[in-house]
Amino acid sequence: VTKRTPKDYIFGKVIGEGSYSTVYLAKDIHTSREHAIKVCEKQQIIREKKREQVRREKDALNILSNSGSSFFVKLYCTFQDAERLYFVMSYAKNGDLLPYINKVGSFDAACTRFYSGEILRALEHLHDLKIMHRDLKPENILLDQNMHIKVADFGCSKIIEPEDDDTSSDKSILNDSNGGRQRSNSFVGTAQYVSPELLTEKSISPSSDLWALGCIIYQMIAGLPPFRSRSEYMLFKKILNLDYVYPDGFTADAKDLVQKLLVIDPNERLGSKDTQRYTSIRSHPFYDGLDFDTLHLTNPPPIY
Ligand SMILES: NC(=O)Nc1ccc2c(c1)=C(Cc1cc(-c3cccc(C(=O)NCCN4CCCCC4)c3)c[nH]1)C(=O)N=2
Repeated sequence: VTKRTPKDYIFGKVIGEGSYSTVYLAKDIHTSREHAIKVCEKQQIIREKKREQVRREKDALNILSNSGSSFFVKLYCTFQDAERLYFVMSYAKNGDLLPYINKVGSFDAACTRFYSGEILRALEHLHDLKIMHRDLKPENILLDQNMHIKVADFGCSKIIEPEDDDTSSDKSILNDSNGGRQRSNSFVGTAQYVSPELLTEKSISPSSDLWALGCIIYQMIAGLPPFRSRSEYMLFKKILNLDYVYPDGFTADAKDLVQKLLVIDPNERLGSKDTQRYTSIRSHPFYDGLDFDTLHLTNPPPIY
């Protein structure tokens, strides 16, 4: 297969921007298919010391693109020219989840169950492949033309190296010298959804994505994330003190589920001891009656 070049695409509007990348809507001139092409400026990557993150993103996307799950953006091909790197990915026609939450203010129970259920399925698949996202938030949950989710942006992801993990697909955190968590020397993620362990010990575990799931479920119901402050210092203090409240509109089941995910100790978070599937989250009363295994085959409930 001949390597693609930018000349194989008609570039359209900007559909996403990052510190070292811009995402364009583009059309493949040979297939007329629409794609999202993430363009990274090489100089910017070097200036922002993001080479490691770009490599991790490509590795994670390559693993996911061949893993058969529909819950992630697919990486079709990559190429480069003198100044830039190009990642050709799936185009999710309906953009990300955040404008939908903002537009309706609060999801009803059916929407919250459906969309948080699809995110949980995506996390089961991701963690079984030993990949942590580490920057899960509504802006990274995209919606395809049928309104099913596609998780995007693996720039902060981390692949747990096989030699680190002596148990197959065990979701409990890794056993090593410092009490069972791998140390990461870089703070990653977005402040409002970052887990306490990433703030303090800089340790990482799949359970950090479960904390972010708890924040997203809260936000689907409340319309805003649980921890908010104009100052990052105050925001981190609120996270570490579990300083959040439930506004009206939270059923007892929803409150109980969020409370069991927003737990300081990653070992004690609902699901952190599960293997293969997050059965202890699937079986929470909040999800009573939801068939997780056919979510991707059913019509999503309308968001209104
Ligand atoms: N950091 C990254 O890797 N980012 C990526 C990667 C892949 C990718 C990606 C980002 C995508 C982002 C994206 C953005 C958009 C988009 C941008 C601007 C407007 C719209 C839009 O209006 N969509 C219609 C849906 N609206 C949304 C708001 C409520 C009313 C209805 C979509 C569509 N897809 C995408 O489709 N594929």
